Amino acid sequence: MKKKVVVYKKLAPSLIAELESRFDVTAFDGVNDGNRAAFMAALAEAEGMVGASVKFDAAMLAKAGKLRIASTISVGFDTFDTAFLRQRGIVLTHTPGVLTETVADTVFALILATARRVVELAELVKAGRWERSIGPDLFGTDVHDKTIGFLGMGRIGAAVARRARLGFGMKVIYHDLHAAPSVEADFAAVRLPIERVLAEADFVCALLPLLPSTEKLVDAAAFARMKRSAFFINGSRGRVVDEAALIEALRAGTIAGAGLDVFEKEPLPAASPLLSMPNVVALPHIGSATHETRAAMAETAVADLIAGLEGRKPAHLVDESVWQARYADA
Ligand SMILES: O=C(O)C(=O)[C@@H](O)[C@H](O)[C@H](O)CO
Repeated sequence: MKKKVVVYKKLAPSLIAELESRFDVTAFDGVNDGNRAAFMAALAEAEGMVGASVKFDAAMLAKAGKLRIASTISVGFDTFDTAFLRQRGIVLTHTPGVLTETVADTVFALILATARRVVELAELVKAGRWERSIGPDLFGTDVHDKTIGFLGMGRIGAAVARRARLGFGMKVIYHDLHAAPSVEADFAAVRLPIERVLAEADFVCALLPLLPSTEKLVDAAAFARMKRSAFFINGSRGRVVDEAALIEALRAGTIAGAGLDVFEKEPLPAASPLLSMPNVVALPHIGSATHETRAAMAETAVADLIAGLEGRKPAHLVDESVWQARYADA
């Protein structure tokens, strides 16, 4: 009897075929009110699932009584109740690495677009309002040779630091619970307490996983430490920021602007004050959204799902101990 697998994100036909050649597959292009009941019915019988952008809390996971492995097509896994998964011995895999350079490109696009007012001025030209050569009221701010500060220095932080240092001659400072010796050696990065990163950076980049310890880490006190000429960039998760405090800091001119790819609530409500601020560049969570990278992410997740269901250790485990506890001697 073939193992049952649920797919909850649109996958390339070749990946579906690869799964169907091994498993009894039920595929959904996403989960919405229209198909939630069918999805939950399939999930109740599934030993494996693969997809993205669906929140799996304990209540939902409790209904997946046969589930052995979940593969998320994302590097972040804050949509899962990982404590519940560990308790039930359900293996979770994610897709680190394959998206690092693409997300780093997105973060740098936000830095350049925000500092040089690219969206605002492109809209001015598009609206036919370019009547004279641009004056100081529409000038931007240099990016090269400035100081970029990181809250979180993981794979994506390192890739942004490389672009900043080697491409733009920027001074790199960072705050992280762990030192990043290679970033320090290769890009002259300096590890500092968070207060100094906030106070000394011209661009503060949040590249943190969403954890209980990082929820609303960037709050009013953090914005108050930043230079009034500094920009806040978020390429990680909206909830690492107190968004109301960010809006107030922008309104009050406590900081100069913000480049955001992620928000407390996604999609960002059209009524958000952030959308009426000219010094805010807001993107629809496109960090990894290129054809090449999303394809690579899906391939990585499917490969890990297949490996796990066939008893081979997946390459991108979120929590190695769950695999060890359940399958190490299999
Ligand atoms: O990988 C992540 O953690 C992301 O945020 C994006 O690359 C995903 O596409 C997104 O999570 C899918 O919902």
